[in-house]
Amino acid sequence: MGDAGGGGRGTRGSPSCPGGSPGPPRGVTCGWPGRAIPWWPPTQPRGPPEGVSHGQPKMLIPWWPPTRPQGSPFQIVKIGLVVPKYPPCGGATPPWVHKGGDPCSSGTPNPLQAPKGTGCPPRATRPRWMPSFPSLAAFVAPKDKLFYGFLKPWLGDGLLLSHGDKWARHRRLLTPAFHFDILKSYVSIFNSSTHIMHAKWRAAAEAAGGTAELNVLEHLSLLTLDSLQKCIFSHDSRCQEQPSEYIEAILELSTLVVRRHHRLLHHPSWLYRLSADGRRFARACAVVHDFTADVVQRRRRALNRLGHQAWLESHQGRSMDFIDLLLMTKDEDGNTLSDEDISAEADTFMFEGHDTTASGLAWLLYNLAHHPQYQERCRQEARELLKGRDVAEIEWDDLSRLPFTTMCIKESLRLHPPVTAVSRRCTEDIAMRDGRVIPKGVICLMSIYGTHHNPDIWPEPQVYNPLRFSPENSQGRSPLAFIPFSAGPRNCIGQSFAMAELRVVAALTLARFAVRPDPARPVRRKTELILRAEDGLWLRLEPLPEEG
Ligand code: HEM
Repeated sequence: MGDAGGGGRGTRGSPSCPGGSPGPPRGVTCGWPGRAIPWWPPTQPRGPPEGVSHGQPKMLIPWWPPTRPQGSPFQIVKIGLVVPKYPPCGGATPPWVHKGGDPCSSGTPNPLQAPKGTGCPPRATRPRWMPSFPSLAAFVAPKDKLFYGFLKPWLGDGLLLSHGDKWARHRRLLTPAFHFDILKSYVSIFNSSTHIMHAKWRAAAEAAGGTAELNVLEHLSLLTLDSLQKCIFSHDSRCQEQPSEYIEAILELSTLVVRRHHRLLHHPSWLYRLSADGRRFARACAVVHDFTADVVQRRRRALNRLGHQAWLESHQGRSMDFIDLLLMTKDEDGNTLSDEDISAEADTFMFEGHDTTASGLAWLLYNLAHHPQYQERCRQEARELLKGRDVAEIEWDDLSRLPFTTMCIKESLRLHPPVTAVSRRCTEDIAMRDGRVIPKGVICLMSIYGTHHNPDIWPEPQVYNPLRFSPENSQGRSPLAFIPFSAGPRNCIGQSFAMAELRVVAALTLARFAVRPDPARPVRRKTELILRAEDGLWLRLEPLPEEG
């Protein structure tokens, strides 16, 4: 989730570097080596509502300290939060006290010519960084503990948080579980979870006299949790219709992790454990772990009792879920995953797969609500596909027959990437292709949001224009210009799963509902572990008559 995998999810974009103006600029792009502190500011700065131009957002790095530092830039080091032992740009002066704007571009030695370890490392959103993006060894470097560490008690050593040989081995073992042949069988789950959500929407619309006003992010979050629980555990908790202890625990854990980032006193584990939040976190972790361990152990016992062949036959038409696949997987030496490993991976999929996909879907509906012409084109595409079918279901082979809807999804992931940044701790000096060096020890925040809003790559970046992703307009564009699922070997393993779910839910929803903005509830972006909206993402949903 990415920062999330959550992890390094920064905050709102900023217009510019500090320059000479007083006070903390929003989203400073050049706080290196002060680096991103995700728990600051305690409340999100209130930016303009969505759709209102706010200058050119450059990067999502929250800024520390709150007021301009007069002395050493390493105030934070004194309280033990920042590690870099790294000379600031141009020598003695902290990068943020340079006059005249971006210290990385003016008033300082050209970082391209700076000797190793003394230059100002570039920010990821700068055009000249782009060619270096793929070679950035930081993509395979370990996740830094500040961004991702709070997830550890929940996700353990799953794919998102593990590193080194363990990560490489698990990534190899898990990759086949995301093969198209496996994903095919999940499409019917995406359909059925969407039907359940739509039934709720219809009931809400009827109760409201025709149009429902809903916080779609909440509904979509339950939908994605529902479908993931079915795909991973073959378990139907009916969480979209009734409370589920397990699902509530996951939602609570996500909230608590975000809150811990914001509360400095909750950072040390021993203090957190003593706090009310820490105790709630421990309880919710126990609920999640007990559920996962129970499924894994029951399956393991059945597998041991029956043997592989009989166990497979005992599925009786039920397709393999992720737990089955992970129980069966073996590396080249015949080693399998332990129960603990499988549980960590399953918990990671639940975490990494639900909020991200829900955010992607919610922002897609938001963007289409504001662009009725594109919404109508998607609707025609979906209705054409479903015409004449007894059951209005999207099938696997249909997914490639939704080209315009796919363009709309991609443009939405560009404009509103669910994971806004990822971060890595550089374990060695990293030489960039252009000669600059990111010194060992630096925590490197790579802004997905900033990359997607770079006007040199995306003209008029604030404009929602799905035609950017037409085959002809995509020609020649660097694959690194569009990175909602990150890039390199540690990219999102679940991206095909997510894209399939996004297409099914989008096509069915637009075929059945007209989606409109809710003028009474302006939407403002808010970055937590994923890109959300302050006070929810409210839209108006009107059921459409069934097509004959
Ligand atoms: C729109 C939906 C999604 C988005 C935007 C997204 C985005 C990302 C990003 C940016 C990363 C890199 C995180 C980092 O390096 O810190 C990532 C990693 C990951 N994602 Fe996703 N993701 C999505 C859906 C999913 C789903 C559905 C699953 C699983 C079912 C999943 C599982 C994972 C895992 C396990 C990793 C860690 C991979 C590794 O480090 O090897 N994601 N995702």
